[in-house]
Amino acid sequence: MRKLYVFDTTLRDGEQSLGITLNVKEKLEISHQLVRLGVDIIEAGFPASSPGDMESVKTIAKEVKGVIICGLTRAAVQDIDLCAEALHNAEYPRIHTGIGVSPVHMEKKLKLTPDQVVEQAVAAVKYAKKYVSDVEFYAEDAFRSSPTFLARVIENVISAGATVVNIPDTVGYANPWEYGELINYVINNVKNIDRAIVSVHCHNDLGMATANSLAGIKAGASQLEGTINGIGERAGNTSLEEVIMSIYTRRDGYGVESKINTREISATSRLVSRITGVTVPDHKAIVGANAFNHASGIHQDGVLKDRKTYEIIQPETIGVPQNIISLTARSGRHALQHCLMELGYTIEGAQLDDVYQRFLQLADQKKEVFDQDLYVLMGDSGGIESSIVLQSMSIATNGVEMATATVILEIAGKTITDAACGNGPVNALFNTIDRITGNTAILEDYTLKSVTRSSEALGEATVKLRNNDGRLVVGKGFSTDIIEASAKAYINALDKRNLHTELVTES
Ligand SMILES: CC(=O)SCCNC(=O)CCNC(=O)[C@H](O)C(C)(C)COP(=O)(O)OP(=O)(O)OC[C@H]1O[C@@H](n2cnc3c(N)ncnc32)[C@H](O)[C@@H]1OP(=O)(O)O
Ligand SMILES: CC(C)C(=O)C(=O)O
Ligand SMILES: [Mg+2]
Repeated sequence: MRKLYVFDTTLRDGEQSLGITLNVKEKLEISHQLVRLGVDIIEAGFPASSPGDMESVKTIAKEVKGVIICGLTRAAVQDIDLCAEALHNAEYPRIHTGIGVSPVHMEKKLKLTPDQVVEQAVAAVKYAKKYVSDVEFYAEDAFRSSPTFLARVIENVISAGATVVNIPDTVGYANPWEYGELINYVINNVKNIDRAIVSVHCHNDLGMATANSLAGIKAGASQLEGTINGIGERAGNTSLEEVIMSIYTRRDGYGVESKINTREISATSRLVSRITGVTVPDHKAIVGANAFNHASGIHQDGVLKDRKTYEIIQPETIGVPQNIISLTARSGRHALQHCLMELGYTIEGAQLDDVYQRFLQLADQKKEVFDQDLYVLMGDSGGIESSIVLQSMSIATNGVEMATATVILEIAGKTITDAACGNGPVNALFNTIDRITGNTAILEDYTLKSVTRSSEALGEATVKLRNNDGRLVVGKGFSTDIIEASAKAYINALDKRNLHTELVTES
């Protein structure tokens, strides 16, 4: 197996996305996660671009160890000087320098002849080598260059000391077979290519960045460049997670292996999305919210019988706890029966048919049918007899930071009164209910929303409690008084939790 080096440029090319500018703290947080993910190289920024980016690269170089820290430059001494300064404290520093090699870049943008470009490329590599031994050269817009000229540039920069040669499809113009052929051409026509690592760097303008990167790797490239969630300028860069999981899933096809810890992929994707503010589409490959969510009956039935029917990746492999069966109007009896069983109901035959018909009527009106709806379907009273009844409650607040709640509950026919404080009315209320019921489940989420309009709007409170066994219980409560809705939701969750405990114990 050939070793595949993973070069993450989320903090440099990814950050070139419109609307993302990351500060030092944010870049550092992402860097630490990239180390957990197991990337080999972190391209931390472009130090010459701004004092802020200079500071970010400096800080990452100083604080993030065990991985190569790289900075980007133009083929220009002033950029290289600043980059070297930024990387001064890196354990393994790399300068990534380069220049445009396609006719349009040379003539129109740089206003240089091909000979001048070769000269400037070589000079930049030699200059960078004075500072660090590890110098990567990028031949910008390589795919739209002539292969013979590209080979000439690459041979010259390797002779000048480049340790890695990056062959970017800067504008995402290549087709996969063409990009593979170009990498193959470079490997077979650059005489000293054995002295450098060949790197693939693709963009997604035609939606082919993943396919092109894989074609380049298949053709012999040993370094993959890309970003988490595929973020980047215009249509973005190659999604690292897509290429990594393609190679993992189709190990037979590529002959390479990386040191990526795939179980960190989901956490890395979520962190990058949260910090950059770029939402991952639900249907995105590997890291989209629906990537392991089965929503139609035939698929759900198949997955319940054997996951392999519709899952080529086990969600756990990328750090997602489990797949999801979502009930919709496209679900069948098997999925409904499964979800009801998860809630503690065992039904089959005619009873299942009956519930299924009522389920379909409901599902046709709703996009998704949730556990709460299933409880109602099963008994119209929430499927559970409430063992805890809210008799009364009163809240006293000083209007600023302290509140006291007094609550009277009836539990199994016994009336219990207690009071507790909290940092607000809802917190005081939940603390009091905990004291009365002895609850130890953790409050994981609490939301409140209005479900009708007007001043008499009905408030809907939702409470999520995490049981000690790790299971999540959702409670809902409705009232025109939002504090009462909150109390009802909390009690509803406790009721369900108790019921669930009994069912689990019985089975
Ligand atoms: C494909 C890529 O992703 S390349 C990386 C893109 N990243 C960035 O652009 C980072 C952010 N950029 C910046 O902060 C600024 O553009 C800077 C600091 C790099 C340069 O700013 P300025 O000096 O004001 O120049 P400006 O950006 O307007 O123009 C770029 C200049 O660099 C030249 N240039 C572009 N690429 C290169 C290169 N690889 N090597 C040498 N010169 C280059 C251009 O020809 C132009 O030169 P000119 O002024 O002689 O016409
Ligand atoms: C600067 C280089 C590596 C680049 O990002 C590109 O050509 O796309
Ligand atoms: Mg790029």
